[in-house]
Amino acid sequence: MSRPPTTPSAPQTADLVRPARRGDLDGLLALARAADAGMTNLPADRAALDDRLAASEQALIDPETRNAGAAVYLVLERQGRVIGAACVFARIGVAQPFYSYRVTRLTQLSPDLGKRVEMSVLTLVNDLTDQAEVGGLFVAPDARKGQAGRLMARSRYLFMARHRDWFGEQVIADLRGVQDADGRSPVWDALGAHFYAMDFAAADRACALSGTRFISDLGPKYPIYVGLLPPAAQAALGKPHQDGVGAERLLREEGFVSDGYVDIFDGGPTLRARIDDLKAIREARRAPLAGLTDTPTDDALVCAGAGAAFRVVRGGLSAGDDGVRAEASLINALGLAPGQEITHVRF
Ligand SMILES: CC(C)(COP(=O)(O)OP(=O)(O)OC[C@H]1O[C@@H](n2cnc3c(N)ncnc32)[C@H](O)[C@@H]1OP(=O)(O)O)[C@@H](O)C(=O)NCCC(=O)NCCSC(=O)CCC(=O)O
Repeated sequence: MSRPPTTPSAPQTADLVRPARRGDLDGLLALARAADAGMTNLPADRAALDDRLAASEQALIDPETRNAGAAVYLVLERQGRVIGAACVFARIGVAQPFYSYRVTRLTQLSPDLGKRVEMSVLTLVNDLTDQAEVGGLFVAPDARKGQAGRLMARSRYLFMARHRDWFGEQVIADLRGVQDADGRSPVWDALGAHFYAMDFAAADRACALSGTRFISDLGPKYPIYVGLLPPAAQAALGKPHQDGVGAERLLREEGFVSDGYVDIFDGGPTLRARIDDLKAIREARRAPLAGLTDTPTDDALVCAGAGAAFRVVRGGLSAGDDGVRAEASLINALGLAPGQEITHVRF
């Protein structure tokens, strides 16, 4: 989607997306505390978050760490404040099994009675093992609805494009499911509560802090007929939390689709895409920086560097025969030098 070019003389410092560092702990903790339960990848627990930041730094330099299921966290920095977060897992389900419910349709016919009955059935599976995952997309409430979410979300795909060999073929995103006004999940109350003997927040914490083993220990051993669940739980299956509607929109815009998997705790939709088919990755181009322009023609996301030095900034670009020309604020924010190779995509 094309958006109006930013003015070359925009006075404020550009928003910058970069990999998180241990020093971002306080900023990320403040974001995590602003989120309700269910943001599994942004635990509001100092020690757990610090462990994730340490693992993220390690994942940037060590293939074993990222292949063992550590996420790389990216943060969005605005004038020194962390206002957004998101993460990318190169592989899920390796160190800890990754469970989903697969939703299948079952049709039964009785020729004797002339009846045909269709039912949906939930089966606990770990079909999505080994795929990449994007998650933990969060923007501070006071910074929402100004494209920060789109900037964060798309920066992750540029990160994947820039480190393409870290990832396999497919990527998933698990959206938070529906909660009522009291923060209760109708799907959890109808299903998980019976199996795991704890409340939703405790199960969510257990996943974030102790891993997923308890799901196979205690989870359902037989398929579950959706028609037997209370109407509120049936209605919530496969629907996102109201705060995640924007996240779902961003995922679908990029090419993610739902194909029959839902989250085992809150029934939120799991969306999937082929990495090479994601819009940002399909349309991303690499080019050398040819120089400066005062009259950019494209509003673009531009990234440079790799690993801990990976950076993304939104700004104005013009394509030329000898490479791309960028506006001054973008060159300054990314610390670019002439001839340096950048990856860019229309915002
Ligand atoms: C989802 C985000 C990050 C979106 O942030 P922003 O509002 O800054 O996004 P944006 O770029 O300004 O907007 C992106 C598009 O979504 C639309 N949009 C934004 N919020 C909306 C809402 N509540 N209802 C309906 N539409 C909404 C905007 O109009 C815009 O579309 P147009 O430009 O076309 O008008 C935020 O709302 C948030 O932090 N929510 C709470 C946390 C959350 O639930 N995160 C998802 C968890 S699930 C997860 O993390 C996995 C998925 C993932 O990681 O991608």
